[in-house]
Amino acid sequence: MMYRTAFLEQKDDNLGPERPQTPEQIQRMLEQREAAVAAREQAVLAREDALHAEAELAAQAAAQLREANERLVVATVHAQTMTETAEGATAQMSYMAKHDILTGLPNRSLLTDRLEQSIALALRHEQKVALVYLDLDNFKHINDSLGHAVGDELLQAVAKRLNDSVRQSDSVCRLGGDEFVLLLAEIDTAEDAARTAAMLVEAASQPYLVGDHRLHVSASIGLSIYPDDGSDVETLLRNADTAMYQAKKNGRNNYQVFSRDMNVRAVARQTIEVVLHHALDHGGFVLHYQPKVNLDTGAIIGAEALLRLQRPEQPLMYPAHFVGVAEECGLIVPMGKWVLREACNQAAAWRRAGLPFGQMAVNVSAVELHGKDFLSGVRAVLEETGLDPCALELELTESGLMQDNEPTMTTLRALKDLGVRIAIDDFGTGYSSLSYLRRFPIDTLKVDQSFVRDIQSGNGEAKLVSAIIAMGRSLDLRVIAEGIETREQLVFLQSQNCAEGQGFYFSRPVVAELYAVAMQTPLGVTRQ
Ligand SMILES: Nc1nc2c(ncn2[C@@H]2O[C@H](COP(=O)(O)O[C@H]3[C@@H](O)[C@H](n4cnc5c(=O)[nH]c(N)nc54)O[C@@H]3COP(=O)(O)O)[C@@H](O)[C@H]2O)c(=O)[nH]1
Repeated sequence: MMYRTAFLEQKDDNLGPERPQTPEQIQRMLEQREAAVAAREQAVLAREDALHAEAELAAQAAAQLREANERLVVATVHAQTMTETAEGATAQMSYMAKHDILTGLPNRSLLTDRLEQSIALALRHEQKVALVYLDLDNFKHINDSLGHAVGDELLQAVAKRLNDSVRQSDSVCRLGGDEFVLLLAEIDTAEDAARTAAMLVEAASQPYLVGDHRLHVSASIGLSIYPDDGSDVETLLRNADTAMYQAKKNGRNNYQVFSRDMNVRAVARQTIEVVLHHALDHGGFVLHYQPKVNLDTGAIIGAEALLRLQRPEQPLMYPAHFVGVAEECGLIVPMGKWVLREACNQAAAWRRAGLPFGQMAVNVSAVELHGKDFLSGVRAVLEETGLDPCALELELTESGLMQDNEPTMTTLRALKDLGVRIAIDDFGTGYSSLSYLRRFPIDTLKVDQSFVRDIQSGNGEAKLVSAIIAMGRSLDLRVIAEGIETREQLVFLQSQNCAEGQGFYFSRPVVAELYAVAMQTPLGVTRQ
């Protein structure tokens, strides 16, 4: 509008050199002027519109720019956060790949890296490196009896104890479960490492306070040294593990330094394990039965089932060669189930056939007794075979009874309630605490054959055997003497009123067919 007013106020000087003369000319001029004014207005309006549009576009563009800027800022922050998160996650993943989450210790992967570096350094400086393989003894019992939470806390406490016991330059690693490996770098002699191992055995066995529990565990340790026992990670670890295994065999709570002959034994053990697996899967186990005899009448009152391994074209293999390995690798559990089923089946079959079969005794090792399915397994076999539970006696060792007090007591009571009898095998050779005779529901004591063998030696075994028989009688327990080989031993036992006996004097363990024949023939036990 402002433009328009200004134009109308212009002077006539601008109208040009020719002034209008006639009314028509004036009229035309006025019309021309009008048209010019209209055109100018049009142009002004168009310009205003253009300016308006331009302003609007600019505003829009500014808004878009602002928005884009904001988005860019947000995206940048996002990207930064994502980068940080990704970096954090990567760091966490690489930490987890190299560490044990429970204890925070380096795991096998990081141990391998560090051991490789230590070997390289030791090679350059002509030094030694020691690998300490540590396994806790009886950790499983703590886990099973007190629960995994307590077990986890104990492992954390052990990890801390080990870390506090060695130099900063050494590495304490956890391989998993209750297995730890310590890398002792830059040691001068194998003796230095052995001293550290002895110190670790001592440190590990000090009590641990976990919650309200004061826990006692010990450790078995194997030691291998670079370069003496291997020049690569795998060999050193394997040999330290072999030495640790030897420490377990030597009674636990000790350390062993690897030696070459340990490898020979480890290979032999491996071979037996394979043979046992094969026998379980494809058959090969057989039971022999040794008669138990009434020492007054000579009547056979039952049998002890004894396991043997029969392989084609090979001599019989006796339990002394494989029961230990089976216990260590856990195969004793399925083997024991096989023995129990086979023995109960046989006893039930003899009874059904009308033979005068008394009781079937089956050996049960501690590993089986403490297995969680033991009781239900016995129940299932008795049901399946139809054997009267009173016709079954389980022979347990003293050490097996002592290992696991409360749960063992529960299992034994339940067995008793079923009607199954309980015998203590090898009595007198295990723990000397006799209080369990009162606490556990025991029916029979089996006097260990080592005492019977030496009855005539004059070294006091005769007195010991007499004392066991008298004690058994006063506690209302059956006493059976095992390993009777001579008439003199028999006469002595009879003179002490030992009710039952078993041994080569009467019969060696025999196959079922021979036992069935023997069962019907009383043995000569006439008193002198
Ligand atoms: N967990 C399991 N352990 C078992 C099983 N079967 C056997 N065993 C245990 O293996 C150990 C050795 O047994 P074995 O070689 O069968 O020897 C038994 C008898 O042959 C032997 N014996 C018997 N009488 C005499 C004798 O007069 N003299 C003599 N030198 N040896 C004799 O004793 C062994 C039986 O001993 P025990 O069990 O203590 O009554 C042995 O510890 C078995 O327990 C199995 O299935 N599971």
